Parts: sequence; C-alpha cells; structure tokens
Amino acid sequence: MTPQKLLFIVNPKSGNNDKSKLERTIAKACDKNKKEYTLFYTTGENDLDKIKKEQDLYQADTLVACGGDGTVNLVAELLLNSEIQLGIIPLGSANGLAYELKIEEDIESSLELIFRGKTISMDVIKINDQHICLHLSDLGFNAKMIRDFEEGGERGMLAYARSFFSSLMDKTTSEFTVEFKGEKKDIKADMIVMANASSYGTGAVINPGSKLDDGSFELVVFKPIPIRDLLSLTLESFLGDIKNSPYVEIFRVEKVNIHCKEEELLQVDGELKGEKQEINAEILKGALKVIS
Ligand SMILES: Nc1ncnc2c1ncn2[C@@H]1O[C@H](COP(=O)(O)OP(=O)(O)OP(=O)(O)O)[C@@H](O)[C@H]1O
Repeated sequence: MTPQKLLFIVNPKSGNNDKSKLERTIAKACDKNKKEYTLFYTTGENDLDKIKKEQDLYQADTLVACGGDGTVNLVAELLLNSEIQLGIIPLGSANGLAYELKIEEDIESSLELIFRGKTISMDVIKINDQHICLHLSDLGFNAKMIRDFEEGGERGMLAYARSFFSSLMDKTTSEFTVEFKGEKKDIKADMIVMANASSYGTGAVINPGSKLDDGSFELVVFKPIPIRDLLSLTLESFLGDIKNSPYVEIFRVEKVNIHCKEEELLQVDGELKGEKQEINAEILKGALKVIS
C-alpha cells in the first residue's frame, strides 16, 4: 500500500548523529509526493503510550521509525496484527533490521523507499509475553558485551571493539535446557540466539538462510569455543558459512522454552531486558507489515 498519511516517530538521541536535516528532508519529500504527515519526538519515558495516543488522534496509515533498533521495536509494538505499515529511517548506532531489509542509511534514500517500496508481512518473535523481537535476541556473550558497552559510557566503534575484547576475556559457558518440538536438550553454550534475522548490524552473519517471513525463527547455539578458534568463527560469520562450524548448531523452530541453570542476561533487539531464568519464545507469523 502506498502511504498517504504518515506519522514520523523521531528518537532525537539515537545514533549520536546530527538530525537537523531530518525535518527539512521529510517536509520536502512529503511535499513532493503530496503526502500528509506529522512528527512525534520520543522522550525516553512512556513513549509507547504517548505514541499510541498520538496515533489514535492522527490515524496515520504508516508509522515511520526514525532511530535505531530500539525505536523500530517500540513503534512495531503498536502495529502488531494491524494493517498499518512500518517504515524505517535508520538513524541509530545499531540499525540491524534496516540492514537486514537493505534499507540505506541515508535519509533521502530511505524516504524514497517508503514511497516506492513494497510491503512485506514479517514474522515477530514474542518473548515471555512481554517483549517482541524483530531482529535478534540473545542470552550470554552478546548481552554481556552490550552491558559492558553501556556501562563504559562511551560510544563509537572503538568503544564497541573494547567491549568486545574485554567480554571475550571474561567469556563464560552456561548451562541451559531447551525444549522444542516435544524434545528436551541439555546444552552447554557461550551464547544462545533467538534469531528472526540473519546478521548483527556489524554484518556478522550468525543465521545464514534465515528469512523474515518464513513463519519460523532459529535457535542458534554457540557451543563453548576455545579462544584459539574464535578468530576462525568470527571470520566464518563474516563470510556467511558459520553453519559448517563445529561450534554452532542451528535449529529452526516456531516455539521454544529455554531454562537457564543460573539467571542469564537477556537482550532483545539491542536493548537489555534484565536477568531471566525462563524464556518462552514463540513466532507470530506475518504479524508486522513493513516497507522494504
Ligand atoms: N528523548 C530521548 N532521550 C533519551 N533517550 C531516549 C529518548 N528517546 C528515546 N530514548 C531511548 O533510546 C533508546 C533507543 O535507541 P535506538 O535503539 O533507537 O537508537 P541507538 O542509537 O541505536 O540506541 P542505543 O545505541 O542507545 O541502543 C531507548 O532506550 C529509548 O528509551
């Protein structure tokens, strides 16, 4: 459906980038394409309720998330199982879903796509009836690295690399019991990913062959890996042939229960959600209409 009435949800803090151009570019593109639009700025507090109120009044047919994965996730939550579509202008420090959908990190190009692109009905993973995951969620290594990065208070690739290496040094193996398709497995792993998408925003492919609209998601298990083999695993993830690694096991599922022996930090689409012992994840097939 070609958008006619758009509500742009802007996270003014995302990505540490200059957004002064954003309003002007949106105004120009909407004017040129003769579309009605309005803007809403997030505050970081109670945004879901505020956007819901705004949308109830405005009745847009398209909500455009202007920010990173956190903003996309927030807006998507409002649109589940509705005909209202999601557009994305990637302006975050992590734009994993936009990367997956091949949406360019350039305001003009992403706006052009919103007006000319096609709409797909993508799956969403519901986690503990509390969170939705459009992209990737994990327990273990990556969640701890995000915590380390956030606690460091610095931004940028250098700070990210520092967190990556310090998390590597502290890497621990955890014990899990996973249950799906009527089977129970005891697993030792450095990380378990619930993957709707194929790769992290950095381009590292952890779930090759995944599709956003295949009615399932993948459980990607990273088994304990000796430091000396980590480099080859990292290279494999960038080359996309990780599924042949002896340290990775991938299961395609629609529903899973993960019991963690000790509480584990959970991250969902780049946001930390606290320590959990029990995870119930289920696919919501085709629940979100997104322009790509
Ligand atoms: N006005 C605001 N001030 C401060 N924080 C905000 C504001 N609006 C949204 N946020 C916060 O921004 C986060 C989402 O950021 P998003 O993922 O879109 O961009 P990002 O740059 O990739 O984020 P980050 O790297 O901080 O995770 C949420 O935690 C949300 O609460």
